[in-house]
Amino acid sequence: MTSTGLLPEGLRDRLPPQAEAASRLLHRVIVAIGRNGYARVAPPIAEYEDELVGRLKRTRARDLFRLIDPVSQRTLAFRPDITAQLGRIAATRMAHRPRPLRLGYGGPVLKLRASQLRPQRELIQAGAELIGSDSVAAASEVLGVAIEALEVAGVTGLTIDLTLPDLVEALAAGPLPLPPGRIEAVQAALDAKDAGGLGPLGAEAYLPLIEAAGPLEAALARLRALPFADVLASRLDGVEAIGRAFAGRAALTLDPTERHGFEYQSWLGFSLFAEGLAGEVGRGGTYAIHRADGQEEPAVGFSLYLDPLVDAGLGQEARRHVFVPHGSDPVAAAALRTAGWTTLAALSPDDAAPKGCTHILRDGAPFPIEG
Ligand SMILES: N[C@@H](Cc1c[nH]c[nH+]1)C(=O)O
Repeated sequence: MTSTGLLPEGLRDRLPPQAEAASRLLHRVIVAIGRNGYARVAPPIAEYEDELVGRLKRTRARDLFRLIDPVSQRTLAFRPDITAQLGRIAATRMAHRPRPLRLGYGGPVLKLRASQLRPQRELIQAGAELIGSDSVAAASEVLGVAIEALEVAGVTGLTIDLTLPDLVEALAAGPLPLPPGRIEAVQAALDAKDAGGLGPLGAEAYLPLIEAAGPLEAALARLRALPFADVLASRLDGVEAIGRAFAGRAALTLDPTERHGFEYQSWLGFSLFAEGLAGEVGRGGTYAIHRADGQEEPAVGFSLYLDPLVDAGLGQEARRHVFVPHGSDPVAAAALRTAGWTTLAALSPDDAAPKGCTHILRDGAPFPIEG
């Protein structure tokens, strides 16, 4: 077969300068997360399928990129999300560490399918998980770390979209009963803002939830005025407290029925958007980790998606490239590298400075190249 250099759909090469920007951004974000006390763990790119499926609610094997491991003859899956791996680590190898357990991570993930908004299947994910609590204080801490990490990466103009992922389940189990088989269909109609779809499902009472979406304060006021508001009170109080904590740092909205992408989150979910960046730059929320003894452990965390930042040109630095003519003192060139310069050495006496060099090494020091 002649090789064409083609790559499979949804997979791409990062070339200079984006490849370097990507690793620089990942490094900055992970350092920011670590400085908040989240110790880094580095799980593998693939693991046994059942470990990835069993740990968090509603993860489905058919959504995973799977393969048979010729060595163990078992089904492996590439991780589509590092959060599930941290769930495994927290529930097994770090089960006996004191709580709250704060862990950070970053690396590539592989999705089975690309989305319309994001045609890539391999994405760089970095994030933090706080295991042992899903309180308002824990959620505020985690959201604060996410914002700080994005700011360190150069992101500005943040919007936080808050959502209540398990709201329909809570209402269906209380004041707005639904037949058991209908919950998912109602969730889907609400997620699609399909008001007309609610009637045939016998779920008209859910309509005000679609209408409540909007800027945080207005949405909260509308939700608090609903006849079943008492069931929502603790969730709304939590969201309000979070809103107060971040009012100056980001624009805040609340869409109580937004569910897409929040398959395993519980009372709180959030998506992060930023000016000039395509799609979401991060997402997170509260959830539960299934432990081997059948117990559930509360947790809250976030994942940032760094590709939109790289695509927008963040993480690139001004070039400081010094051409090192043939026969120059290697010690002088090494000293420049130590001082943060990039050196490009001539291979022969005839080599001229390659395009892109900003300086030339002369008498042991960098001189600017004209033009
Ligand atoms: N890993 C989730 C976000 C998340 C992290 N922790 C809890 N939720 C995602 O990428 O959608």
